[in-house]
Amino acid sequence: MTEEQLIQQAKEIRERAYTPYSKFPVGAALLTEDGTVYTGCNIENAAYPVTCCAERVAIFKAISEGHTQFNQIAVVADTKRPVPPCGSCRQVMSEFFSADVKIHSTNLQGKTKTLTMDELLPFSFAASDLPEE
Ligand SMILES: O=c1ccn([C@H]2C[C@H](O)[C@@H](CO)O2)c(=O)[nH]1
Ligand SMILES: [Zn+2]
Repeated sequence: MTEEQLIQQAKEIRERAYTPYSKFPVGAALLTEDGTVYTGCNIENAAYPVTCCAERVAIFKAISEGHTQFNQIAVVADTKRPVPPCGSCRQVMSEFFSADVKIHSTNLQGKTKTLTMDELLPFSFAASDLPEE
C-alpha cells in the first residue's frame, strides 16, 4: 500500500460523507501496521457539535476491530492548502499513534503536506500526565 493508494482510498470514501450542513466532505484512510486499511468520512448532525470528523471515524472503526498499531493516515478535502486535521482529531490521533506515524494532509489537486504525529501535535496531553492510582 503506497501513500498514493492511501490518498486515493481517502478520496473515494469522501464521496460517502454526510455533510448537509457544512457541504464540506472529507475522506480519511488509515493504514494499520498489518496492512489493513480503514476508511472514514465526516458524518454531520442537525445538532452540529455531534458531528464526527472523517479521521475519527476511520480511527474508531480500526480500534473497534481490534487494531492498535498504526502506520500512516491520509486525509483529503477540497481545500486550497492540504487540509489540516482539527484539534479534537489530533488529540484522538495522539492517543493511538506513536510519535513517528505519518499524517498526509491532501487536497483534491493532490497537494500534500506530511507531518509526523509529534510534529502535528507537540507537547500533547497524554495518559502519562495523569496521576498514578
Ligand atoms: O480535518 C477535518 C476538518 C473538518 N472535518 C469536517 C467536520 C465537519 O463535518 C466539516 C466542517 O468542519 O468538516 C473533517 O472531517 N476533518
Ligand atoms: Zn477533526
